[in-house]
Amino acid sequence: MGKTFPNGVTALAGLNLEVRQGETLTLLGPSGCGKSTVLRLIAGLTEPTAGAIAWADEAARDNIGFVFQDPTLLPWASVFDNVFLPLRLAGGSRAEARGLVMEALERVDLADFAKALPRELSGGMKMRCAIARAFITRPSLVLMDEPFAALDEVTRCKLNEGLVTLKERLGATIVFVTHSIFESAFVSTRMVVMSRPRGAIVAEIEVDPSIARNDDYRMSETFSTTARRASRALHDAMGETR
Ligand SMILES: Nc1ncnc2c1ncn2[C@@H]1O[C@H](COP(=O)(O)OP(=O)(O)OP(=O)(O)O)[C@@H](O)[C@H]1O
Repeated sequence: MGKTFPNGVTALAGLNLEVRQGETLTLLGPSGCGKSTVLRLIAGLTEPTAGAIAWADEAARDNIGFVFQDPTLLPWASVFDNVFLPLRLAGGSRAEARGLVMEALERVDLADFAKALPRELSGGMKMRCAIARAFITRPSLVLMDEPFAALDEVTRCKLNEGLVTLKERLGATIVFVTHSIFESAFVSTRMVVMSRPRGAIVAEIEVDPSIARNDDYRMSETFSTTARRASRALHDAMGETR
């Protein structure tokens, strides 16, 4: 698959990437290597100019969850109403959706803040609200573009753990773009390292999905070996020598 923009920039050429059902796939790579373009293509926000995307399950493309670096909450609407929004857009009534929304808020530990406005929340809480909203329609695929990049390290680690738990409970496939090797090594079941220009895949690192993602894992040899392999691949992708 390839993508050349009208201004002549080729972001991706000859990319062959299979997303496997149920995995957490992270895309790592230097700025401008085409990671966000891959997400936009999967989302159908832009079309490939070469090749195509084949869907094993056509229904999956109509129910995709999104999380971006900016939580993009409606500032005048409560936490409840922000999470309710996708159901409302699908024609659901507030009364019918109440149970589902509250359950989603409980999963991200925001049930006590259902009536709060976004401005009353911390950055991490806003992101948890955005995550609850992304999962509310029970999508089989969730696309996340550097969702935790603007958060402090401690909050980011907590949200990484929360995401893994949520994913285990709800079973969605996740494609996650990040610049953080540690975040990638923690949340992923597969890491793909891309290079510039044109998004060539330079490394693919599998992480055993059965490993519990907790503090023990963060301290483990497996985690540091995984992070080191990704770091080396990333340096190669950036054309650096070490
Ligand atoms: N709409 C567009 N029109 C023209 N060029 C674009 C457009 N969107 C992206 N590009 C170019 O395509 C290439 C890949 O961009 P993309 O945003 O996918 O990279 P990225 O890996 O996500 O970068 P970052 O990590 O900085 O977010 C870049 O050279 C970028 O300038």
